[in-house]
Amino acid sequence: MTDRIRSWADAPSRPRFTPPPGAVDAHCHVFGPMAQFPFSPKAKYLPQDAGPEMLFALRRHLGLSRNVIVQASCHGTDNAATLHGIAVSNGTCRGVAVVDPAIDDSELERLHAGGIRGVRFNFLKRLVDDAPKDKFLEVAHRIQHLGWHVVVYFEADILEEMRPFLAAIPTPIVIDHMGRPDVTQGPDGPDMRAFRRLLDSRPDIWTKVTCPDRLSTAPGWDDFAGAVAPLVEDYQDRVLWGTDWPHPNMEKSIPDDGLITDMIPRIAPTAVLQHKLLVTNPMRLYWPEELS
Ligand SMILES: O=C(O)c1cc(C(=O)O)oc(=O)c1
Repeated sequence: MTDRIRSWADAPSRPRFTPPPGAVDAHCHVFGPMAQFPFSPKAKYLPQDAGPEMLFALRRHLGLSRNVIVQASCHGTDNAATLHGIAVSNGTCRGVAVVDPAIDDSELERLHAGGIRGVRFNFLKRLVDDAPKDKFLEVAHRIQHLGWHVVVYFEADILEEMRPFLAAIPTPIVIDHMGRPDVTQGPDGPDMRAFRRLLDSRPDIWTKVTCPDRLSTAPGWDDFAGAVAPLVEDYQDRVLWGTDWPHPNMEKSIPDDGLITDMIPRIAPTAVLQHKLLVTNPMRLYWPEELS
């Protein structure tokens, strides 16, 4: 690996959309700082530092209140950077960990005490060397008593082969970035139809309606808005939104976080939908004790 890459904007625009009070960015990451939290020897990219202070500055700029820090693949199964981000957040962050399947119960308890509420299983070959479904299932059983959920990242071309694995997971499931459908096919295209069948297969599969920058090919991300707005309407109690900052691997086409935030009213056009997407839904998964 050569130079450390930078995949986020220096000065994102200020969004026109004003998020409701208490809005949660439910998908973001921290990178390092490397001197304190080195990257994994197996990392597929080596980013510049993007630590919690930068995340909190962005959050203020965008008008958001809380974050869910998802362990990025460049940190492997060492969750120290994610736990640090949560620890310095004064209760405004929770997290999702990536764990070695051999992790012991006391370490899981330690992660829980540190604010972790889920584990992530990553199936993208460009990001991880292997994704052992049998071992992942064992982990899913072992985290069940903690009240955690499982976050799964895969691409649309393997959705069919993922179905038996997903059906066997005993906890709620959150699918990252809708399993990366081809949004150019529109809301009724084959990828969105297949994804809806997955959501219809269990009431406890949630999804993040995230990453217009990764999924869209159209100016203004119009194809993303057109394909995703009906999904938000139809599954409004199990959708989550996030910036995806610092946008791993997007260094060639760095997205503007202000524009990403301005997608919210296009995929969730009413105040009721916006409140569910940004407040109620993420609070149910990550801060359930605060909901009466
Ligand atoms: O598509 C990606 O490159 C990507 C990578 C990571 C990660 O490296 O963890 O996380 C994401 O949510 C998306």
